[in-house]
Amino acid sequence: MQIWRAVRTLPSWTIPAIIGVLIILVPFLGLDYAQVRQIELALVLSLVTSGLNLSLGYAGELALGQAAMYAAGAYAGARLSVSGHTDLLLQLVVAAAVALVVGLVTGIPGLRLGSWSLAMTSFFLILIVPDVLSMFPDQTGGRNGLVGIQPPTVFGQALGANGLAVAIGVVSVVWFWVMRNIVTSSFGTRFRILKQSPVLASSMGIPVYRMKLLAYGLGSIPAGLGGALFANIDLFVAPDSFDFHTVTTLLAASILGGSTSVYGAAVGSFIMQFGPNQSNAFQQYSLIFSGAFLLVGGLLLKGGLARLGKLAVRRLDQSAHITPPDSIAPEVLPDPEPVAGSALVIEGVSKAFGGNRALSDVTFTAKPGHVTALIGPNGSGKTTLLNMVCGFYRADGGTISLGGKPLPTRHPHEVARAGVSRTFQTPNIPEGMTVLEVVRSGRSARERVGLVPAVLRLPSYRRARESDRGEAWRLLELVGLEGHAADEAISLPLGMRRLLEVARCLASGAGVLMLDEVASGLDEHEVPRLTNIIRGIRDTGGTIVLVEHNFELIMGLADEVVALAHGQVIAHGNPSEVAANEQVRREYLGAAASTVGQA
Ligand SMILES: Nc1ncnc2c1ncn2[C@@H]1O[C@H](COP(=O)(O)OP(=O)(O)OP(=O)(O)O)[C@@H](O)[C@H]1O
Repeated sequence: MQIWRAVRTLPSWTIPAIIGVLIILVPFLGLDYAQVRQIELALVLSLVTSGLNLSLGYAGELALGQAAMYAAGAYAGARLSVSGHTDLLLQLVVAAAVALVVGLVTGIPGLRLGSWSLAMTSFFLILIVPDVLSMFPDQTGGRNGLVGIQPPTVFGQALGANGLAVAIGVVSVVWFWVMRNIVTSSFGTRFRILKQSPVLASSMGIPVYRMKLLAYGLGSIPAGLGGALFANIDLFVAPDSFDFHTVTTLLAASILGGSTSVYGAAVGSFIMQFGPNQSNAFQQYSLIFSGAFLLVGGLLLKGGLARLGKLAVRRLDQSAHITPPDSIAPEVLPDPEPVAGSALVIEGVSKAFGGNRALSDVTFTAKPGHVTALIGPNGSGKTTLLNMVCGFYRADGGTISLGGKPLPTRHPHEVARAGVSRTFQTPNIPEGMTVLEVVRSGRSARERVGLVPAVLRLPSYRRARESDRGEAWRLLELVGLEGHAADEAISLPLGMRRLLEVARCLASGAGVLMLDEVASGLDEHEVPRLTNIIRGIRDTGGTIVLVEHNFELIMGLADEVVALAHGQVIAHGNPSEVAANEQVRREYLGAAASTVGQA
């Protein structure tokens, strides 16, 4: 255990850095030519697989186009070399750009159409690669492959066999460093939220289409780099290096190593390259073998080998009593920022689903510094109204405005960015995130740091990360979850997950909070805490819309109550007025009316 404790005191990059140095020094480790070539091919496979992990594993896009981008990179590099441009740096830049273009050209329509479209377009892209290549035999060598690739150079100097191996090692190490920095930044968090639920992502201010395209586009870059390097290993490229066998190998490597993992891509790729790819029988029955690997990785080994590794680290940490970094509070917590609410004006809003009129001519205003409760029996239209404010449904008639301006209704993420945040009737918490990460992810709507500062870990990125961490801790303390900061969020009990959603909403800094049945499932200690939090937000000027069935809570907390039935406003006023309303008592309070009336 002492050795483990010593290992854990090292910075987290130490072990990857040591492995990275060994990879760069491969040609000097006394291995023979065949072994070095296998390692080079495994590194190329790792690069392409890591792109798949980014788009499939992290962002959850079922897209297999990596093999086509790999082909695009390989032929771009090979063509440059054949025409006398042997500089490897130039080839890498051009190959990455060409792969990116192929990724964007297929990704834009595929992602725009949504659903299975990207899976289908990328699948057909792979099927047509050999045909496209054979359509231009003069440039690609057709089905026989392209010969005449010259040995690579860098700045006019021949690289030689060792130089190429070092170059492949350097490119792989640099890319894996970039990839690690992407997925551990808020971009990685946003990809994972997107994978969990596009509805959650957009309600947090994350532009779904743009983020999906970013993941797909970024994933094409290592595929292009891998392609250019591959062309320089054997100085030959042919269409059968990019066929369905390659796709299944990539998928198997991704799932076996762990598709939601940075280094899992390399582990899976090395296993595939040094195991099945060595065997002639595998080459012959590749689909069957890769299918078996997919089953092992997907069914028996959920999360792949990377998950086993993470579990082992967690066990060792527990045995050695090592405190998880997420459970250490910052020394200084920021002061609470006032919540700047705006008036949310709903005017004559109607919505029908087919013949079912969910909302008819609904009008009310949720004022800043007020709690406006929305009550009504099941099916009266409360959640539909929330979804319309948040931009998920278009109104058939009427207007919704915030602070005097119409709410942007084209994309739900724009509503979130305009300052509206919500919780869900069933808490929507992504898998695989700690409680602290979930609260921090609430800052997505006010993201200030771009991809380049995040990848390069520039001071602006570090400052934003520290401030997000401080704010997330403050909010965890506010909702009483600071003792669970490092726990897996999804495994918290229902009441705590509801409070966690409230903290995530508050992290967004939104002026309007829409809380959907937030008190249901809370215990007798959590309800008063929630009540105090809501009062606190109201008192600093926040606009709160509370959809609730707990009438006692409404009586104690709401400034105004809007009662809906059959999609229409049947009463509107202060809590006692609405509770005394005859129609409300009949339609909603029912048997409980007499009790409420006496209270
Ligand atoms: N996407 C949809 N497609 C078709 N009908 C829908 C859709 N969403 C809601 N409805 C219908 O609209 C009406 C209002 O539903 P809504 O979920 O808004 O009610 P609610 O007041 O939130 O109910 P609850 O308290 O049970 O959540 C219901 O008749 C429901 O069946």
